Amino acid sequence: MTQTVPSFGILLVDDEPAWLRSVSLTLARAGITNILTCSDSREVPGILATRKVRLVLLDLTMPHLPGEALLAQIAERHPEILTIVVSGMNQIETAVRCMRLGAFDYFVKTVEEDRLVTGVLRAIRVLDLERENRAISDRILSSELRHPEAFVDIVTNDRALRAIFCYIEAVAKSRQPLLISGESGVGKELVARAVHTLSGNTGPLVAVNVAGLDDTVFADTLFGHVRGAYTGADQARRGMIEEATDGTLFLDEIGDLSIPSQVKLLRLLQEGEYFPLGSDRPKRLKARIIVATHRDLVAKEKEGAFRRDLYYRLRTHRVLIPPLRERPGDIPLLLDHFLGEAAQALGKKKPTPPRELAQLLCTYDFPGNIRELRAMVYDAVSLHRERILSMETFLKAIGPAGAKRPAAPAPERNLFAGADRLPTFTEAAELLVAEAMQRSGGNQTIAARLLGISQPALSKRLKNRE
Ligand SMILES: Nc1ncnc2c1ncn2[C@@H]1O[C@H](COP(=O)(O)OP(=O)(O)OP(=O)(O)O)[C@@H](O)[C@H]1O
Repeated sequence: MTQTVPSFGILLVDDEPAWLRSVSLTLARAGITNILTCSDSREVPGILATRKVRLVLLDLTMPHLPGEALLAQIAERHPEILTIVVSGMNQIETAVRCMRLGAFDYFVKTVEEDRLVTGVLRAIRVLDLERENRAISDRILSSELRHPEAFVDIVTNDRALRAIFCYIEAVAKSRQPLLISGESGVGKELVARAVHTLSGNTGPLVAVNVAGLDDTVFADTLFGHVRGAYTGADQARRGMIEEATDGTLFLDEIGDLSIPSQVKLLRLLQEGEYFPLGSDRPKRLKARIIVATHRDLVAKEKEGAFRRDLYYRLRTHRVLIPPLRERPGDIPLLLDHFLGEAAQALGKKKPTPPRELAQLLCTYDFPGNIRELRAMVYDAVSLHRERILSMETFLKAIGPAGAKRPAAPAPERNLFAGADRLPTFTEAAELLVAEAMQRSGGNQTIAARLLGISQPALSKRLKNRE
């Protein structure tokens, strides 16, 4: 994959062959290669009818079929095509007329090449986003995964996460960045790997943790340097962007990036090129960029610690991975998965978990998410001797009842709506205790956790009932 080669054709129309040649070369230097040229404007309708063109760069002053007439015709017959007018006339009235006729942008031929390239890149981005938007709508309407094999490493049965997989399938081939948010240990890197697999990119996935990198180290790591760029730079070094050529560059902990490095990253995304340290020859970005963070970027942006323009650029495509406590249905699946994995890694037979273990784990809020659950299971399996796994390690790891439990969400419906008489406090407490004991299969430790009280307090209540 190349960052700027569009999947559609770009048609240049001008009666001057020299201009066609020069603009083709300028765009090719910027990595845009899917270009068609036409020096006779009368041929344009035929080309548009037969070739997959989505962007036209159009001169205004041409014999036979003048630019403005052609512009109006394209806007009417091919609303899916964007037209950029590139004219020799520096007249505001002409520009306004062209915009009214439906031009996407207007450039005067004497402008610097860079500005024209930026305008073309902007149009490509708009067209890409339109196409991706359509793909996302289609995928959301049909909730079947087309490539479930890309997600085999992500154990889940959660509906929210499976909807995220559908979205990921829709945006995996995009050239735009993808932002993956979610608490620490929820599986953001696994998701990035799935996107990379689905992208079909032939290059590698290169992961860089950018937390704590100072600005110079950040630039050196990403952009590389030429020999002699600074004292001690005895050898040239390829940056990670180059290592990820035709693949994916995964920047983890993006929320911890310093402001100067944020500026560099934004420029890279906007211009699609960068300079290795000590070099004045730009290199093209030829990797898809995926970023991840466990931070709240909106909050960071509000407090001035994250640039708004970069945030908006990064969030073009974004997913929020829900924490484990919001998908308790995954706990038994993950428990089983990690028991097998740990047993194999430690050369033991897979232990049988006690029936109540998954229930116990569902009472815990897992601040470290799946990584924490995995570590707990490995710990338990390494200490394990009997056939049935002991709950001791888990009980120790999750601490006393109620210690880490977040406030329970308010019930969505009024539980007492149909009751003529409200239960008294004592009656309600008894009902709750009975329900918790039933759900925990009679295990007081688990029932106490479900109720948010200590096990001795529950035991006392049970005794009082007898
Ligand atoms: N759904 C899952 N199924 C199986 N393993 C998972 C799942 N989610 C996470 N893991 C495992 O949990 C650990 C943490 O996952 P990962 O490194 O992807 O999290 P992260 O969100 O990127 O964390 P951080 O924010 O700390 O970088 C890894 O060992 C990963 O393989």
